[in-house]
Amino acid sequence: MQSILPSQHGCRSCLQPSALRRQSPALVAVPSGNVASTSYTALTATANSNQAASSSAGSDWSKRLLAVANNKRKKAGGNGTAADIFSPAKPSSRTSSSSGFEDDADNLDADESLTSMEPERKRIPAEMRCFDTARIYIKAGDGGNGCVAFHREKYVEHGGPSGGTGGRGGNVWAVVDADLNSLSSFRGQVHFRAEGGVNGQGSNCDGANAEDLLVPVPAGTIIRRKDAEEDEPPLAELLRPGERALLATGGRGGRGNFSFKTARERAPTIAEKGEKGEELWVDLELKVVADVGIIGVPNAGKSTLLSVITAAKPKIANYPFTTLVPNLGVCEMDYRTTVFADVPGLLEGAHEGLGLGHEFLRHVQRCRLLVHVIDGTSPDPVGDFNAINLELELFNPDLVEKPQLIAYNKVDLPDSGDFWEIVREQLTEELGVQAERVFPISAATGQGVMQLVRAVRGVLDEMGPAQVTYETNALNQTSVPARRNIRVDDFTVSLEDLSSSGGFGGYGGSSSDAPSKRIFYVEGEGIERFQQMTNWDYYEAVRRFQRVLEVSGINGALRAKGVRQGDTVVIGDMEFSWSDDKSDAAVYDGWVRDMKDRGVNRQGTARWPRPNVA
Ligand SMILES: Nc1nc2c(ncn2[C@@H]2O[C@H](COP(=O)(O)OP(=O)(O)OP(=O)(O)O)[C@@H](O)[C@H]2O)c(=O)[nH]1
Ligand SMILES: [Mg+2]
Repeated sequence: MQSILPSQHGCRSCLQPSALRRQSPALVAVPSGNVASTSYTALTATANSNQAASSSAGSDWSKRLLAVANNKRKKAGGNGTAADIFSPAKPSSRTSSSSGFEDDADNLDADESLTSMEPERKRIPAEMRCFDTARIYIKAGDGGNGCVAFHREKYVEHGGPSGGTGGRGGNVWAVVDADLNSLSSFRGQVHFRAEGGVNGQGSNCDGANAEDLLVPVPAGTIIRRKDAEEDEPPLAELLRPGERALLATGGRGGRGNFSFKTARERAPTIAEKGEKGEELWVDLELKVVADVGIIGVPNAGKSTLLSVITAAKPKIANYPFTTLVPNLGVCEMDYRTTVFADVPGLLEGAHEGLGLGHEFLRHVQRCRLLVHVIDGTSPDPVGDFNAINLELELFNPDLVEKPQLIAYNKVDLPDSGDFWEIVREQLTEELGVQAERVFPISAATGQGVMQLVRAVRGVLDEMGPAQVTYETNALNQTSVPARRNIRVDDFTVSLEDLSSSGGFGGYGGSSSDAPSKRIFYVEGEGIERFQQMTNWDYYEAVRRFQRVLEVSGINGALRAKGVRQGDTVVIGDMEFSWSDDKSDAAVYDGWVRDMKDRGVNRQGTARWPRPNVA
């Protein structure tokens, strides 16, 4: 039997070609952003044809709003770049990070996916980007190592093996925290690592399992693997308070030498290392869960309305785009609870990136009802109304299908109140809006607000109890899966021949002193895990590894590929060199050399379990 030995040139982290190979598909993975931009183009075409039909006054109003907003922001000490926020986003080949903080966090491998993120997100203020998307790193705990120990007791000459098994590493869960309503907490913490299991100890003491790590997220969060394929289901979609889903499973503990005791081998000097816990980067996306969405043009009084019907304290100011981040508020009336979401203002042309764009509309996608606030002081309230509905349709036709209540706001001002009758007539007679769905209100004075909220409740009641509907086919794993039986004989072998390109002698010079330029990669989940859990400090573990290579057919496959003395074989994160010498002595010599290279002293005592071979 031939054998492969740990390479003299160093094992472990010195060279990790197989790790690089595994990552290479990730570099070419196309993030879902591309899909979004495809449909975006299609929608733009529709928009242009429809827009001709919509009111032209709307665009004048939009321009006026932009001018006001820019002036206000400049006066407030803006550095002049604030104006950029309100101009349409220009597609750019290189976008900045999607959530404002992940550049630092993931500068190693995030760049590829960032370049293809939707260009329109680039101009969205950082506050808003951090609110509804985040990218975090999660790492489940590693299993504790198994222990090699032998029972020691007075008058018990040859105590049996008593090394305990390591504890299980902690799992990572995402859990809905009802108090959260944004992902902004992930701005401060990007890395989440669960504890590792405790190592096994002598006297048959197994290591303790580690605590699971809970990552709190707001209701409405969808979690995907960073490099997920297009059709891959998300890891989780969490909607209800307290709902949880498993994101990463902790590694199992390595077995101690007590577990390796058999009738034939009664004093095994072998133990496993703990299994590594899963680690991955995940993308979080938040779609706020609320019963009612408050929409309308900027400065219409949406936040003011939210502040009077709920205890929420959104920022209110007399200029457009005061609200950059959706606000949630809970309205308690007649012992009923209704959650309202106030989103930023929409402009005609939002689908082209004007204003804050219309991406934030996804936060009203889950709402069952919309309250459309019209600014009564606008030069063309009905034009605004039409333009906003068109934007809704362009974003998602389902949004226009949602029942709408219309709040004609600011009737306390003559500019608005005087035109109420005219606007009501236009809405009901020309646009066919039901009269009982239009309300003259003044959010500032509270006039008509009660009637509006009662009507909201009435429509919600008519619609029946709220159904929490999942939008995706997320895995939402609620229990830790039983250990999968991964087969070690399920592997692939590939060869990378560098000898021809480097001008090295190659096959002809089969001298074992010359460094090999042929690298064989053995890839397979089972064998890689086995390699990772093998504790190379023990000779018996090395023997066991050799046996597994033989019986799993890996040695055979390597021979079939033409492996030769001195060739490099990479398994998992270790590099070995192939030796045609199959004797135990050769394996042992190789192990001793490896131990010396690593500066590890040989384990065990001279007397028990057996005298060490010199
Ligand atoms: N007189 C009067 N002013 C109002 C009324 N409602 C809102 N306002 C004022 O209108 C201005 C804009 O109000 P906001 O609530 O910030 O408007 P918004 O729709 O949330 O605006 P954005 O967040 O920028 O889209 C503020 O100065 C409010 O005080 C109202 O009923 N009457
Ligand atoms: Mg607002």
